[in-house]
Amino acid sequence: MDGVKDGVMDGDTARDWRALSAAQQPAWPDPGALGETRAFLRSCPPLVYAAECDRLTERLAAVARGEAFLLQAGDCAETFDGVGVDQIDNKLRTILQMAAVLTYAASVPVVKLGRMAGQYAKPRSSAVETRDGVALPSYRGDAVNGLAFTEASRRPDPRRLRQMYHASAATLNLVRAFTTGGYADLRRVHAWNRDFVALSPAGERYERLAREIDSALAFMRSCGTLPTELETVEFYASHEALLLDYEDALTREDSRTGHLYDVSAHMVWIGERTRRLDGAHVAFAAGIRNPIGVKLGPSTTTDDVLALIDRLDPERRPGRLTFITRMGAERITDVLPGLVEKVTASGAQPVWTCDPMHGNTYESASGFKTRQFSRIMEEIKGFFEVHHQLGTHPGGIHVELTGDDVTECVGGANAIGDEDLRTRYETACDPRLNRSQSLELAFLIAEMYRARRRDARGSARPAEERR
Ligand SMILES: O=C[C@H](O)[C@H](O)COP(=O)(O)O
Ligand SMILES: C=C(OP(=O)(O)O)C(=O)O
Repeated sequence: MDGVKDGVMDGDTARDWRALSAAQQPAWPDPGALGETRAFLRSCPPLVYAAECDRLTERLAAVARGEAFLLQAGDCAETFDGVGVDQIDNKLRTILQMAAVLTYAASVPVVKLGRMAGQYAKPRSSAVETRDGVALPSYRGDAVNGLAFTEASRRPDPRRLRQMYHASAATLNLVRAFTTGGYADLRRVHAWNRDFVALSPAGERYERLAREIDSALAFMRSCGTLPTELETVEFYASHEALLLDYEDALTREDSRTGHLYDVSAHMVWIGERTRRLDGAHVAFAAGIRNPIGVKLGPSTTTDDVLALIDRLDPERRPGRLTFITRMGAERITDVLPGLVEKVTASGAQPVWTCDPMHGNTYESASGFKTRQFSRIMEEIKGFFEVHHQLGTHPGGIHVELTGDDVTECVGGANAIGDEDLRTRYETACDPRLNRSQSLELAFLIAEMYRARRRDARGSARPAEERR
């Protein structure tokens, strides 16, 4: 592989993290099978290349400077059964459609980063799930155990890590084919958006924006300057680096530089439940060169954030660190300003992005874990407001979505209600936006940009003109 030596991990950084406590790891029942799986993974070809990870770091540096926007999106928990052309195609299309709207609205390039091709492991609030008096290990993602509520299915099986590798490889292969083979041409993506606007109950509201994008594309075409880049899309893969046995076995030394890269994904992130400074996940991430995300929940302190920066990005490398805040609609405007102010004052310039999903989960009256579309939008608005007030860049959004027509989150233009949840509740873990809710979210963010521009123009006009 270009510049990367295979199978050299289990060196220094591996020793570093193994000495520390690793939260949320499965109780693998068979150490022999785990050892064999790790040996197999160490012999596998990388899923991504070090140079691609570096390119993503550069793109994220542009986001941190306010010159680009990050759209990170995909499943809560990918499943091995979900590795089908239609499901991957639908998800990818949805992300590309959102990106097209956001690019036009934000007037900057959108960095497209899937929660895809590796999002097979989940941290859980409880190690055990109880149903009708029967207690079994919680489902921790297809990489660990099965969703079916039986003893056999819920037993962690390290051989599943091989399947995780193969499912990730198959997904990435398809994504690469779709995004470079002409299928993702911007004109085609915009035509899909046109269909959405025509069919959505809120379509009229989005019609004007869709027409403006039509005109922009027509203008570029008539100038004869429609660049060939519109036919291909740069798309990156990310997942939570939760299962350290897997991530470590897929870490390789880049022979160009001697740096270690986790070649399971371009970017990996550390979750809210595993970001302890003295924990194994932070130590592992500190040892690799990929861009790193860290989830920040509402209990995050300024000291936590400053210490994470020192530990994960001591060189202050532009694009290295992305803070994914997930405060909840109620807390965002209280908690975020202090963190952003102190980080900015320290001279660090991470990417700030908003996960409006994880702080807004609740159980519906009908007994389903759900999220309300309006609360999701509220958190995004709060995030933008905080950054605008502080003069910092609201760098992006991080959302759980599917391209399928599920009913998992309530609200949106199709007014999914509590009683609708049972119709197509298909997630293996947390509730996702469906295709139409995802596109609506992108159009609503576009409206926020438009309103802000209008306000800025208004306040720039001389006072007598505004009167
Ligand atoms: O996606 C995030 C977590 O894995 C998920 O929210 C945990 O869900 P739980 O609280 O039902 O365990
Ligand atoms: C577990 C997740 O989120 P968090 O760590 O923010 O709870 C996730 O994004 O899948």
